[in-house]
Amino acid sequence: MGRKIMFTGGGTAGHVTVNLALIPRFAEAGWKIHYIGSENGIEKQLTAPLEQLTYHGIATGKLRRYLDWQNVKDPFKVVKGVFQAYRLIQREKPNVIFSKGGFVSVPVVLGAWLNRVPVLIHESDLTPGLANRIAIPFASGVCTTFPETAQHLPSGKSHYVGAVIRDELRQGVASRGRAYCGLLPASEAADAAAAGAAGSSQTLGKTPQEQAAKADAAYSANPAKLVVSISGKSVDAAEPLAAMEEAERVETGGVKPVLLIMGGSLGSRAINKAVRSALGELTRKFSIVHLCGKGQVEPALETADYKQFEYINEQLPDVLAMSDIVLSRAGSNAIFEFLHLRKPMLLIPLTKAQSRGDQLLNADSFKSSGFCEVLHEEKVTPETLLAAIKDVYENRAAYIQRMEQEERRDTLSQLYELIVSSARE
Ligand SMILES: CC(=O)N[C@H]1[C@@H](OP(=O)(O)OP(=O)(O)OC[C@H]2O[C@@H](n3ccc(=O)[nH]c3=O)[C@H](O)[C@@H]2O)O[C@H](CO)[C@@H](O)[C@@H]1O
Repeated sequence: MGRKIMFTGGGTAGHVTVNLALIPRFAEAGWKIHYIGSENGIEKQLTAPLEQLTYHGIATGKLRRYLDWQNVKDPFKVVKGVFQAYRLIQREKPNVIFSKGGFVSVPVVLGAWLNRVPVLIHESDLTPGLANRIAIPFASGVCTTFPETAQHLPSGKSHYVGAVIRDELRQGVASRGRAYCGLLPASEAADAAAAGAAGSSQTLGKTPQEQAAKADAAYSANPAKLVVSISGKSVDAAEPLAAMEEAERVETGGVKPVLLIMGGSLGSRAINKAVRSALGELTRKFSIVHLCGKGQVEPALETADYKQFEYINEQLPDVLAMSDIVLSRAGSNAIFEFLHLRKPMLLIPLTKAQSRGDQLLNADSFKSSGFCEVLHEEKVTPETLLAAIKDVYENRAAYIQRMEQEERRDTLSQLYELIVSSARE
C-alpha cells in the first residue's frame, strides 16, 4: 500500500504556498495526498487545480486577540473542527501530517496527536504565530525559515531548514509577464522610442546608448531647458530629476522599469492608498503592476503604466521575472522569494497595532543584511514613499550584489527528506 501525507494550513496564501511547493515532490514519489483546510478559504482555491490531491473542508474558528461577537461562536467551531479532523485522520490513516499553520491547522494538529500520527509544523516567521504556538506542544517537530526562531521553540523540536521557494518561481519569462500585464513588449517600446526620437525637436541617437549620451550632453549644456521626445511625445524636462529620468528611459530603449507592488497575499489597504496618492509621479518613472487584494482594484485608475490585479497565481513567476524592484509588506514567504530572485525591495511591514509584530522583525532582519529598505507605515506620505522607491531603484545594483552573496539552498529537498523521515510506517 502506498504512503499517504496530509497537508494543512490556510487563511492567507502565506500559509499555503509552502504546501504548494511540496505537493509535487510527494506526488512524483507516489504518495497519496490529502489536504485539510477550511470550507471556503484561500487554501481551497489555491489547491483546487491540483488533481492529485483530495481536499477535505472542516469547520474553523479564528482565534482573535480583540473583542468580537464571533469570539463567542468560534470556540464551538474549533471544537467541531477538532472532531472532524480527528475522524478524518482516523479514517485516512496518513503516515505523516505537515502543517503550514494558520487557524485551520490547530484542529488538524490536535486530531493528529489524538490519533498518534506524527506532525511536522512549519513556521515562516521569526517568531511563531498564535496558531503555531498552540499547536507546537502536539507536534513532533517544527521546521523554521529563520535560524533565530529556535530560541522561541522547545529544545529538541526545532529544525532550521530555511525558506521554501516554489520551483516554478524560477521559471518566469519576462516577455510573458509583460504580455500578461498588458505592458508594451520591450522590443516594441524600444522601436516606439527610437521612432519618437527621430522626429523630435532634439535629435537623439539611433541606439539606446547613443540616445542616452545625447540626452546627457543636452542636459549638461542647458540643464534648465531640455525637451526630449519619447514615443513621439515631447517632454519638457525642466527639472533635473525629470531630465535624468527621461535620459534613463532613453537608455533603456524607452521601456520604463517595472515596479511590482505586493501588499501580502490579501493586499494592503494602507499600501494601496499610499501608492495611489503618488501615482502620477510614480508612473512617470515606472510601469507599475499592483497586486491590490480582493475587491481593491480601482478600474478608473488603470493606465498604460498602472496595471492592477486582485491576486496573480500561475503567472506570478513571469511577472516577477519582468519586475525591476518591489514594494511589499514583509510577509516571510514573499520576501524570501524576492531575495531568491534578487529583487531589490522596499518593505512596509504590518504594524505592531495590526499584528504581533512579526513583519517588523522580518523586515529588520532583511535590512540588517542589506537586502531591503524599510519604510514604517506611520512614516508613509507621498513624499517619503517616492523618496524611498527612488532610493531603492537608484541603488538597485548594490542590493542585488548583496543578495548575490546569499547562497541559494535546496530547502525544498531538505524539507521533503525531513518529512519523509518523520513519517510512521
Ligand atoms: C496579514 C497576515 O497575516 N500576514 C502574514 C501572512 O502573510 P501572507 O499570507 O501575505 O504571506 P507571505 O507574504 O509570507 O506570502 C504570500 C505568498 O503569496 C504569494 N502571492 C501573493 C500575492 C499574489 O498576488 N500572488 C501570490 O502568489 C506570494 O508569492 C507568497 O508566496 O503570513 C506570513 C507568513 O506566515 C506572515 O509573515 C504575515 O505576517
